[in-house]
Amino acid sequence: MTAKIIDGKSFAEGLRGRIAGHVERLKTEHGITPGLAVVIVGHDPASQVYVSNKAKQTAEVGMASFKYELPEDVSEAELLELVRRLNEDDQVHGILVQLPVPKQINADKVIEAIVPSKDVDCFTPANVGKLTIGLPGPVSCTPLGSLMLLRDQLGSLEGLNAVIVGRSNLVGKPMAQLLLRDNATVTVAHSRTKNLADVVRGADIVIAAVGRPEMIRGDWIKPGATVIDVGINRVPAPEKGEGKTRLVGDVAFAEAVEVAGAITPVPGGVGPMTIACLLANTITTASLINGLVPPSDLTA
Ligand SMILES: NC(=O)C1=CN([C@@H]2O[C@H](COP(=O)(O)OP(=O)(O)OC[C@H]3O[C@@H](n4cnc5c(N)ncnc54)[C@H](OP(=O)(O)O)[C@@H]3O)[C@@H](O)[C@H]2O)C=CC1
Ligand SMILES: Nc1nc(=O)c2c([nH]1)NC[C@@H]1CN(c3ccc(C(=O)N[C@@H](CCC(=O)O)C(=O)O)cc3)C=[N+]21
Ligand SMILES: [Mg+2]
Repeated sequence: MTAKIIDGKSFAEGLRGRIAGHVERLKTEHGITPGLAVVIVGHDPASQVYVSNKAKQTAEVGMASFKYELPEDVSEAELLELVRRLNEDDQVHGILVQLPVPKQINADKVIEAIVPSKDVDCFTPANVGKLTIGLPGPVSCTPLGSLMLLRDQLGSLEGLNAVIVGRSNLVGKPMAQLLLRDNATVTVAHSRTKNLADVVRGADIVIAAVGRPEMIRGDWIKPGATVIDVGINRVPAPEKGEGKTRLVGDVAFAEAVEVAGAITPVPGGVGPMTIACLLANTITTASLINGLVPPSDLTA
């Protein structure tokens, strides 16, 4: 049996269609045009492509898109000043500062400077707290996108064993909170976990968020399990020509696809969902800022 391949790209397209409907309603019924500001520091080519995609998709769903490109050597004070201006700007409902930032800038300080009501990444302590206790607010984009794919694939997650490999603030920890809320039994593994392969073998749901190309092998996967591969790793692809690269996940896809029940590919799995959920969060924050109840189909 080969696994069903979960088409995150097409699911994200459908989600963006629903988002466009909510944008239209906010405009016509409430006179609000949701706006997303994306800030990028430096000229890392991968980040540039990724930020351009976000700007394009933001405009496509009818939202206002603001893009700020700061030079690699910008001072921390200048970046903090821009964040403060965006905090005050009524046309902006979401602020995203693309990470990582150059060495002279303290990322924690930048995150702290973002007003929680516009924190569409769900990075600020206030929003992490809300997520944890289940209050309305933005939800970490990659975990939210992963959860939407899981619910679509499995229906209820109740009682299922979920193993998350990775405990970052960005992915692993918020993913654990969301899965708990859906009544899964959650294990969070990391670099000090003993017998990782055996831990993963007990999982009905595997979330791979390690940042190590193809580390999770096919024989770690329980037959029929659902595998969500968050990893995005660029590796050399000499077969495509000298100096060429390709993207792979944290799961050895060719092996796992023979064992799993369903699996997300890289690219075309979680990545497109992350961007769509950023737009979903901008609808959520635009609604809350204006005293409206956020649409329930765009959150956890
Ligand atoms: N698809 C998408 O939209 C997104 C993809 N990503 C990708 O997801 C991956 C993870 O990102 P992120 O969470 O930020 O990564 P981090 O580097 O912040 O965290 C990696 C986690 O993996 C754990 N880890 C590292 N090595 C091992 C190992 N050998 N065995 C077990 N656990 C290990 C670390 O453990 P410890 O805590 O002990 O150090 C850590 O908790 C990356 O490939 C990233 O590019 C990220 C964001 C969005
Ligand atoms: N403040 C902040 N918030 C983030 O959410 C954030 C960030 N900084 N910094 C970088 C990481 C990484 N990340 C990705 C999102 C989508 C794709 C994506 O769309 N990937 C495509 C492939 C893209 C390609 O071909 O390069 C896919 O998987 O199909 C990738 C990576 C968000 N991040
Ligand atoms: Mg990280």
